Amino acid sequence: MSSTSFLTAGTVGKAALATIVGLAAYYNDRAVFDENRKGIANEPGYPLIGNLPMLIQAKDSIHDLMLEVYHQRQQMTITFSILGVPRQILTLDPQNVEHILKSPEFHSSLNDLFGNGIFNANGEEWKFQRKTASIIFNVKNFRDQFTDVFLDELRVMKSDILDKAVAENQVIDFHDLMFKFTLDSFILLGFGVHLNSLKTEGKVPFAESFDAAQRATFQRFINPVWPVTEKLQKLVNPWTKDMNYHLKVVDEYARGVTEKRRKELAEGQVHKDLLSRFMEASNIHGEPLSNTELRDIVLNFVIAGRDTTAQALSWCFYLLSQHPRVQEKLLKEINDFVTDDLLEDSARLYESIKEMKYTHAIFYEVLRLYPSVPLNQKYALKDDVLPDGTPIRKGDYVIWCPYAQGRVEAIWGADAKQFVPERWINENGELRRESQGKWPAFNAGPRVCLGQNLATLEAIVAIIFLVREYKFSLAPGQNITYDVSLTLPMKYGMKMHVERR
Ligand code: HEM
Repeated sequence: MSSTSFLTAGTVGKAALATIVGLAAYYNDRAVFDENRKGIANEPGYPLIGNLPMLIQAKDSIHDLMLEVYHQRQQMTITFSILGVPRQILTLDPQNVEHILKSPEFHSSLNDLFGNGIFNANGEEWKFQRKTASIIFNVKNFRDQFTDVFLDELRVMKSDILDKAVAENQVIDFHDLMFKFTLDSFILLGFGVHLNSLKTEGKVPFAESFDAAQRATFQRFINPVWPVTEKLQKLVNPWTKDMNYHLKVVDEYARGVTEKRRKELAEGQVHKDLLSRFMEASNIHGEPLSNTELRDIVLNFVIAGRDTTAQALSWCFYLLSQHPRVQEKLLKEINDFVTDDLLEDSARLYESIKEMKYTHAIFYEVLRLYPSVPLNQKYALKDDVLPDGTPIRKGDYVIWCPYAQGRVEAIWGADAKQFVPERWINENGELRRESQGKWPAFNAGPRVCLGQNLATLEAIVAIIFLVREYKFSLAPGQNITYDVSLTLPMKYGMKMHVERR
């Protein structure tokens, strides 16, 4: 290289350095080219990269980070500036959350995740799916069909797993058990077939692939270079079952069930599950739904219901094991309302459940502290102002965090971090209704969870059945904590001892 090119390279290098130093001095607390927003608390970060290190550092406890930021700043609405990411605005203010959930000007950002099912659908397609599915979530089905499905699966859990664990003094993985229970129940409600994962040691192939595909989907969601990472994994270990393999297993299962059902319906058989309901309906173009459309629709319901309900039940039994006072009070309510013969008569059981206020209160309190969807976001389709006066610009991402919100004293009182189901019961002994902005566990507005009543019924039937028969206690030496995901799984599962009452 000649001395002139050395000089040129040196000059360019110095100029670049000077530019970076200049930019770092100007953008000294935020991502480069971001402006500090007026009318909102800006969370200070590092020069040029903003709050990126804070997020990376807290990647395993992101929901607690949201709470910590609130405690440090004492502000319900805060904005983050992160290099390479659109503007993020976190709000824990119930009025803001309600506004975001109910306003059509904010759109879901989860769109790539769930094929062509209800989560992904918008406009007329969404209305069609929501309306068709709503038909099966009626009182008659709840009373006459769903309660029976849950009880049947609980009986399998009792005979095949729990009684054996008691007899052999084995420790069970309660979290895993709840996932099997809700998977079997929702496959039965959705597709009308028995998956029998509760009866199978280890995982049935459908469940293994369904779980692996969900995990890979989440990894793709958080890892922008997933095509490279997945190819590398395949190179390092060519025998790894990849996403394509797992999708094929799930697809073949759903396709097999669908084709069998088409034949049965053609022969005049009557089925009441979600699959048959959608098979009998025409799509928005007036045509019957294809097998792929049916697969996406029904699997979306399984995805929506399985993990969320299994996690809520797991956190519920964790909290009960830590709060004997609550467990005693619960057992008393169960014994007051539920007799052996009631468990054989699901219509009467369903009526009694409606009266069991304390059991409902426990379920709501569990979801306040451990909401199955702990963190969520939407982006603004146009400029807006939140109820607390925060200005929002088109393209901003607004984040709300039910996990953090449930633990804020200014919202729930001095005992916000404690497990106190009594807060859900008013002075007349009735269940207290909180606004959806204050308790957004099931979302709000037009896209409120369609399965709220079903999830509540399944959880309460399971709580009644299990607490009546067994005493569960936490095996010592475990770290019970969450894994960061779209929902709130337990990171290392939950091992429990089980005894008969
Ligand atoms: C404890 C259990 C559950 C919780 C905490 C829960 C929570 C939620 C939340 C927060 C959303 C909004 C997600 C978003 O748009 O970002 C949602 C949507 C939805 N949930 Fe649930 N869910 C539960 C159980 C169920 C069950 C059992 C079903 C049905 C089998 C179900 C069906 C749905 C459907 C279909 C949607 C999409 C609604 C739409 O976009 O119109 N969920 N749920």
